[in-house]
Amino acid sequence: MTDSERQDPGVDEQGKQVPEHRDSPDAAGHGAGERSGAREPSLGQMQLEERSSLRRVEGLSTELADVTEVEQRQLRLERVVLVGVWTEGTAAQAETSMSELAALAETAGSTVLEALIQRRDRPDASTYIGSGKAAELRDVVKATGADTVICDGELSPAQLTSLEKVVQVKVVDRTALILDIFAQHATSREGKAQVSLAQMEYMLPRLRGWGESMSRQAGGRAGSNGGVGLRGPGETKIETDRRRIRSRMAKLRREIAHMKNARDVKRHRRNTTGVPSVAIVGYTNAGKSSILNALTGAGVLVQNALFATLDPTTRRIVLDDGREAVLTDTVGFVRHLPTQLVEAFRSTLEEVDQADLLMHVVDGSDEFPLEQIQAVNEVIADVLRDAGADAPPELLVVNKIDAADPVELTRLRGVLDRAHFVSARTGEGVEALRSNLTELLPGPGVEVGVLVPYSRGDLVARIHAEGTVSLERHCAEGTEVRAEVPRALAAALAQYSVGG
Ligand SMILES: Nc1nc2c(ncn2[C@@H]2O[C@H](COP(=O)(O)OP(=O)(O)OP(=O)(O)O)[C@@H](O)[C@H]2O)c(=O)[nH]1
Ligand SMILES: [Mg+2]
Repeated sequence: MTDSERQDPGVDEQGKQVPEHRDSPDAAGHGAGERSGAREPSLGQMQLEERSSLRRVEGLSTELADVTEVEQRQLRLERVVLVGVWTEGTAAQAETSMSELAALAETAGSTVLEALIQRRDRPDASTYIGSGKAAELRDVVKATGADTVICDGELSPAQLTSLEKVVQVKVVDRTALILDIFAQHATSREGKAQVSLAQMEYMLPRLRGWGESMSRQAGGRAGSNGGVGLRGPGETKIETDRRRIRSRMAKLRREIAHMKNARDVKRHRRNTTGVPSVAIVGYTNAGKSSILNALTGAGVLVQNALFATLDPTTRRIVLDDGREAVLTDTVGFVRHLPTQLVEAFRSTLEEVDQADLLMHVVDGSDEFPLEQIQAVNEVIADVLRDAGADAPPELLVVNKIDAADPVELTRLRGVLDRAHFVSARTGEGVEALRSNLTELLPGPGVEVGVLVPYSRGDLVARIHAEGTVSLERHCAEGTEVRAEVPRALAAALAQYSVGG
């Protein structure tokens, strides 16, 4: 890429976006009770087609409208060579990380030609891989005709530039790749806004020509930086661009905050109706959407690709005892999820701390299911810590038992003795899972009117914590309370009932 982009900014922001944009399907509509209807050409199928048609438009997704005028790293991932630095863990783990990178690259629509791993104590400070390996990489790139190198990690802006100088093609890192996938797949307005924000955050320090143009502009006095006096007329193009990006980011943040408010209101409404909620979480491609479909008959997009689901989808389920609950499918997790995205998708993950139950889905046929569980738990712990919330109870579900190695499965059953073992594909274990859900979810509230003696302040505290209080009065004998409480608490309160 050259200086050619340095034209006037102000290109129509949305002009380069995907032609159609449709909000993600909303809750309800697809009711429970039609459990078998999942196979029809459905919403999922449509999403799938839309997505593949989208993918044919090469490189469209990351052309951030706002920064196209700057020299930036536009991703046109077509024919790629992967390269990783293996610093710790076993060879098998290093390979898993690389095949995950390959899957990510393919999900982004590129063809993987070759993959190289280098064993080092730590990545090279200047070119990520060592200089010898970089030369080898250049030869591989030449021989295969690759147009992009993807590194399995997050590289500093300087590392990207130095390595690019050696290999002579575009170099991107895992973070940029994941951002690209998210940009291709997000469909809701909020999702799109969050991805744009994350991309800009990533892009900002990586705008090229920054150092050079600084020194050019300041006539060698770059270090002194001029301060107030030099701003304005003497300002370089790149500075203007950065400022534009920053203000665009601020605007996006405000918009996102707005959308979040709207969503909070919606969720609050749902919470107060007392319909219990389940958040399905888990590693990407574990089969979360498939389990949602198996349980509810919803036609949510299922795809053997990473990050098929990027917008939380909520579906109703009728439990065995006739009650309703809502299940929310969430964005999958992946090792080394870019920090910009954890930040950006916090709102998506907020479903997690609001849920009455977490259904944590694990791919039982994966080579390292326990590592997957751990990676997911770390992200969840992060989110909960930030929200200052307690973790909802968790139900672990090991999926794909039809495809798992029997020996490995036996071992897993031993380690994860409380987990449910199911196959969304064959349906095995799904009914048992459904009845377990019925047991685990809090029942409907019961109206109680009680007079609790002062010696049982603990009960009053529980009423406040678990129920909805409509009246509270202190009298001589104790606290009189009218409230709606869970069934179990109602039982404990029965002896203090004052009727009516
Ligand atoms: N063999 C087998 N494959 C399954 C099973 N459940 C899901 N799959 C496959 O696993 C792949 C991923 O399934 P999804 O339901 O899209 O997984 P997900 O967790 O929602 O994935 P993301 O939304 O991409 O994070 C698809 O190819 C499914 O067909 C199962 O029980 N057995
Ligand atoms: Mg999914």
